[in-house]
Amino acid sequence: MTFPDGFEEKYRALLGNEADAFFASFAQPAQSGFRVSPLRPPLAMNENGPAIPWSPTGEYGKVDGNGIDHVSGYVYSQEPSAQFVAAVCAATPGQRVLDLCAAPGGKTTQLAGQLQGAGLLVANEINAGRAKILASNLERFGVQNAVVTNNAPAELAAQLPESFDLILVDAPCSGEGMFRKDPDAMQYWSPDLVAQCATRQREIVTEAVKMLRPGGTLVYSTCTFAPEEDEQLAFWAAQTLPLTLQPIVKVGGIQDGRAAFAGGDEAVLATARLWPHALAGEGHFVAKFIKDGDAPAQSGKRLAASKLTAPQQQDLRAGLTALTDATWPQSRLVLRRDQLFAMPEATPQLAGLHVVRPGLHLGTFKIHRFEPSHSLATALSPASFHQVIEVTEADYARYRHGETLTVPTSGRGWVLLTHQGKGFALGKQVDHVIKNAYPKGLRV
Ligand SMILES: C[S@@+](CC[C@H](N)C(=O)[O-])C[C@H]1O[C@@H](n2cnc3c(N)ncnc32)[C@H](O)[C@@H]1O
Repeated sequence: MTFPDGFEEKYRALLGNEADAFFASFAQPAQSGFRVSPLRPPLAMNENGPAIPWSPTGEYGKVDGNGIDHVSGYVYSQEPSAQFVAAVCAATPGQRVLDLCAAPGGKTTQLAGQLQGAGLLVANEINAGRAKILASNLERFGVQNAVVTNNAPAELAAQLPESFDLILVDAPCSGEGMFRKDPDAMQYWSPDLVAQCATRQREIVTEAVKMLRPGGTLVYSTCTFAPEEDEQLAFWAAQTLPLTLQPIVKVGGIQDGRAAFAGGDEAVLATARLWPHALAGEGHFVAKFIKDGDAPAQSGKRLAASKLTAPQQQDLRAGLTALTDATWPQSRLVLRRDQLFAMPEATPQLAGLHVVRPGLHLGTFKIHRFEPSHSLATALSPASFHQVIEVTEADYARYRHGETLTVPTSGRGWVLLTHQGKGFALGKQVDHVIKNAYPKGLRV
C-alpha cells in the first residue's frame, strides 16, 4: 500500500517501535461485521459468525445485501470497530437521544435497538442526500421512535437547548482508520485535511454541548488515528467546555487513549483507541464525557398533532384497520401535505428545522382512501397484520424487482409479504394477483 506524503513519517514518529506492526496491519484484509437487530423476534438467521467481543449484538462476517435478513431489517452490516461507539453510548429506554452526524445510520440503528422503541431518537445529518439514505435505513430497521432532520449543528442547537440526555457526535474526520477498507480515501488525505477536520470537530462539539442537559452524556468518536482529531480534541473539550471525561471499559484488545498524543495529559487515558494491529477491526477512537451539573432535559414546546378532517379519519380507519391491529393515538399523528406520520412521544417543536421524517411513515391520503406505507412492513411484527402471505425465494426476488405475483389463495386488499417469516413488503391483492407496491427506489 502506498501512503500519501507525510502519513508514514507522521505515524513512524508517533508510534516508535509499534510502527512496524501498525503498518503491517494495512497488508491484512479489512474486517467485516454485522449486528443482529434486538427490535426483532429471535428467528433463525441465514447470517452467522463469531461474536464481536465489544458489541453485544455484533458478529464477524459479511451480510448479503439482497438477502431477506438484511432487507427485512433483521441484520445491519457494520464494521466491527464502529460497533463499539454505540456500545459506549449504552442508551436506555425512555431517554432523549441525539445522533448529530448520523448518516448512513449504523450507529443510529444501534441506538434505536438500545432504546427498544421507548424515548426519543433525533437522527440528524447535514448532507441532504445522505439524510435520505439515513431515513431509508431507519425504515428498513423498523425504527418507530426516530425523527430525521437535515440541519447544521448550530441550527439544531438554536432550537433544542439542553434537550437531550445523550448525544453522539460521530464526527466527520480524515478517515485514516478506513484506509484499509477504502484505499481510495487516501487520495484526499493531507496534513491540511487533518487540521481542517480538527477545527470542524471543535465547532460541532461546541454546538452539541449546548443541546446536552447538565449531567447528560456526550460520546465523541472518529474513524481516524490523527491525535489532533482524537486525544487532542478530547483534551481541548475537557479544558474548554463544561465536560468531564469518563472512563470507558475496554475489552478485546481495545486500548487506552494515549497521553503522549495530548501533551502528556493523563485524563485522556479514559478515552478508547481501537488499533487494527491490536484487535480484529478497523481504526477508531471514542471519548465519553458528562456535562457538568445536573438537570432534566428540557422538553420545551411539543410538536402539535395534526387535526384530521372527518373524511380523513374515516379513510385512515378503513385503510389501517383492514391491514393491522396496530394503532396510534390521535395525539401523535402528524400530517405533512398528504403524508401521515406517527411521531415519537415527546417530540419537540421542530419549527424552522428541515425535517426529513417526523416519525414513522404511516401512509398517504389519496382521493377517498388511505394507502399504507411500505414502512409498516418492517416496523410492525408480522403477527399484527391481518393478511400475511409467505412467498418463495423466487417470488421474493421477483417482487423486489417490481413484478406482480400470483398466489394460490384468492383475496382482496393490502397484505404483508413475508419470506422465511420475515416481513419485507406490502402488496395489494386482487383475487390471485399481488400488485406490486414495492417502492421504486428500493427495487433491484
Ligand atoms: C463518520 S460519518 C457518520 C457515520 C454514521 N454515524 C454511521 O454510523 O453510519 C460523519 C457524518 O458527518 C456529516 N458531516 C459533515 N460535515 C458536518 C458538519 N459540519 N456538521 C455535522 N455533520 C457533518 C457527514 O455528512 C457524515 O455523514
